[in-house]
Amino acid sequence: MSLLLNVDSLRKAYGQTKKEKTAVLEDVSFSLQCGEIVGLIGASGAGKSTVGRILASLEQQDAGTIWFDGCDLTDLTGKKRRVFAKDIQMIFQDPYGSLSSRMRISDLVEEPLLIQKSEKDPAKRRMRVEEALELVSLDPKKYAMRFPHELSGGERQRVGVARALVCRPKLIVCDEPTSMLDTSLRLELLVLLKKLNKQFGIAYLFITHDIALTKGFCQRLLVLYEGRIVDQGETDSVIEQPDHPFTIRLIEALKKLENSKGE
Ligand SMILES: Nc1ncnc2c1ncn2[C@@H]1O[C@H](COP(=O)(O)OP(=O)(O)OP(=O)(O)O)[C@@H](O)[C@H]1O
Repeated sequence: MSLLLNVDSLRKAYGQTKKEKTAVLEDVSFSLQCGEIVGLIGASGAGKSTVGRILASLEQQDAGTIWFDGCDLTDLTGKKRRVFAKDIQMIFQDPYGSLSSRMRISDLVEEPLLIQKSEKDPAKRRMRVEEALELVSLDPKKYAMRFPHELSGGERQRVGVARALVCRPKLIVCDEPTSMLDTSLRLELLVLLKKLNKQFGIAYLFITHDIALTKGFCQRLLVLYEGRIVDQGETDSVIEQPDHPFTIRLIEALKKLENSKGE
């Protein structure tokens, strides 16, 4: 495997004034190999989505460097940033809220290509849209002209995946994409993501609270706590032999949550 992403000393604070500013990410460093599936876990509010949004160019870090696929993204702006932004896509937790209700499915899947200006030919764009819909098992003939409210939750989440895929990314940040789906749909989405990982070698940074889910799905886990990655390693060893005191508490809490769900 070769290196795809290296994040070094990432910092981010929110707040308007210096006085109000609260640091969310203090010093986040980690790396990811081509085609690797890495889970990012941490308590609620730890900054997991913030890491994802920065990688997907939806937000800017305050400090730190991001090296991606042979290029230093840290200070890239404008067109150059867009070229790399298409290689890092994001799928979101909420299949209801993340799609505009007034757009048809074909337009929703085409939108990232228009934003990134990566395919100028309308006929080729249409082909890319159809290809992406087929990859997520949504028959374009049946679904392209529908609106999001005419789809089930699982189908809507697959539209989210198609929107990411249409850009042919090398990395997808998955921000709790299964948390609003029921168990069978959750499994269906994971099977789909795994298939795309195998077929195209797409790497995932998989943000989740669901420790059980990471076991069969993520090759490695990163644990975010107080603005830093405090633990990382192969999934089974992080879960079975956690190192950092916070990881021990987090794994215990998440296991308790899992057990209470099953009661
Ligand atoms: N745009 C923003 N302005 C101000 N504060 C923000 C903003 N976005 C996030 N935050 C704050 O930053 C912290 C980290 O948020 P983030 O969404 O990254 O956490 P998270 O680990 O993904 O949480 P969860 O697991 O609950 O989704 C939170 O305290 C949140 O309130």
